[in-house]
Amino acid sequence: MSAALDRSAVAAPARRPRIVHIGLGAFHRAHQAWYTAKADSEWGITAFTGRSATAAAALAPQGGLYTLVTRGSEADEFEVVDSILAAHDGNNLPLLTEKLADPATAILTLTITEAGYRMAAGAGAPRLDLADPSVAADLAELADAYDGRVFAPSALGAAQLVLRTVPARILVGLAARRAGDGWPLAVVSCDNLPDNGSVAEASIVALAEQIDGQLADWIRENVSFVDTSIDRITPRTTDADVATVAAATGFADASPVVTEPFSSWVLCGDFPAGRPDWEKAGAQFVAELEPFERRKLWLLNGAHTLMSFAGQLRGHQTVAQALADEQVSGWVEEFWDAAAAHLQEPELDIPGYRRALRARFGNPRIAHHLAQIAMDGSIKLAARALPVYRAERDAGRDGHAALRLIAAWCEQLAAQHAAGTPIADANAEALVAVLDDAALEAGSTAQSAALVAIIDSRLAGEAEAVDAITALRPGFAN
Ligand SMILES: NC(=O)c1ccc[n+]([C@@H]2O[C@H](COP(=O)([O-])OP(=O)(O)OC[C@H]3O[C@@H](n4cnc5c(N)ncnc54)[C@H](O)[C@@H]3O)[C@@H](O)[C@H]2O)c1
Ligand SMILES: O=P(O)(O)OC[C@@H](O)[C@@H](O)[C@H](O)[C@H](O)CO
Repeated sequence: MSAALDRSAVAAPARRPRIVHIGLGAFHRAHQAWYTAKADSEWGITAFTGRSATAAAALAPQGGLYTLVTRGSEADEFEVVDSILAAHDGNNLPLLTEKLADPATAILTLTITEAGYRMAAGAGAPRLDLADPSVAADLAELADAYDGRVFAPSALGAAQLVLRTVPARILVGLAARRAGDGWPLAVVSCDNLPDNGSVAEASIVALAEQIDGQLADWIRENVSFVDTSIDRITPRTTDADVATVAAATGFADASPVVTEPFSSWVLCGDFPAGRPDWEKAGAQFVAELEPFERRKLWLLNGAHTLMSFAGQLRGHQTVAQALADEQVSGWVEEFWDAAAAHLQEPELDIPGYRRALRARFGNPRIAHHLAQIAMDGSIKLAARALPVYRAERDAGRDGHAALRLIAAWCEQLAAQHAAGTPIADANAEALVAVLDDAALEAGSTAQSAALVAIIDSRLAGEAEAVDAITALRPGFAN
């Protein structure tokens, strides 16, 4: 029989809760929590889920401990990670507020997915989508609860303030911090989107502006929003992974995490209240993040996005299977060639990065499911296909390699809809409305334009691009 995981199983260093995390998914536990555990014996994490309470319910009985399985192409390595000190339901707003207001808290990290920031689609500076129904509902709740300094603590105690979005919950915590000791804080977004720190800032400050300009000013002056490029392929844990851990370690871990050996964390920004020595675990602090960010988002995430749609259309389930398909592999290389033409900084070592990516994607022992990666395509394509397309056009080329990502997305949506499979996308309602519209024939230019408009209205108005996308759409059949 397997033993329960408890803190007697680890060295139990004297960690103090100094980091709050929101979005207790697999990636946080393979990445930021692992860096913290490796780098420092004093910093600990109080983790909150992003939406449902499920991850906290699994982790809380284990005191936040879990097994990290590092899955190489030949074998697995197992370690118990001890940096998460407590795991809570993110809907517990009073507790989240208390932790964010606590002077001991120096850092808030986030992995809430791209959709979690509630940004409006389209080019230009990141902008909160004030028309999003959840944002609008939260703003109404916030306005009702605000007493000029904090969001009605008595109502909080009675759980009367129910907020749907993470930025709104953070705002409640920041107001309480300001009203208390007013100590500064670093907010570190670890989601795959360009300028992730600026996006987090734009989202939270825009909410604050709607409530109280002075609160918004306090946030601008006292909260540092750190930009990061984060990288470690971490698929969803399966029942087989749980069984593997029990057999190999003897621990009945209800919530292990499987990840790859490679890991990278590049950060740019200030930590006014201190931070762990994450460099000891390999993190890099740089003055300019953008080249690293573009390399990772375009080459890794762009290729993942392409494979997630094109691979599924060709009957594959995992990244490794898709890459083994010569046709898909050729499209990935073509997209990488287009992107690489705009990644010229020598320190980026694009040939080496591409070689390493091929090996990582091809790891036969990591089953990274294309359906998981394909989620929220309407939000991701704007940051992965569009910049490469625009750069190619500026260089006098047609940009078809980047448009292929969008064509594959249109086709995959149409195929899923025809099969009656629900569309896992934050804009699913708008996408389904287009796919249901009898006036927009399947595969037609008009349908492509209507789908593209959900990603980027400017691109939808460019006839040459929409025609090219429409022409590419039938090309994914096996
Ligand atoms: N898994 C990876 O390989 C990987 C690598 C690099 C970066 N990331 C980033 O981390 C994010 C999370 O990945 P994961 O593997 O942990 O996924 P996961 O499915 O295990 O966890 C997702 C987390 O985000 C929360 N969430 C989802 N949608 C949300 C929303 N609309 N608002 C608030 N919270 C929401 C969930 O509650 C959960 O806590 C990704 O979206 C990506 O931006 C993941
Ligand atoms: O949801 P996404 O597209 O942001 O991410 C899905 C995967 O591409 C992603 O999780 C990668 O595995 C990760 O970015 C590797 O570091």
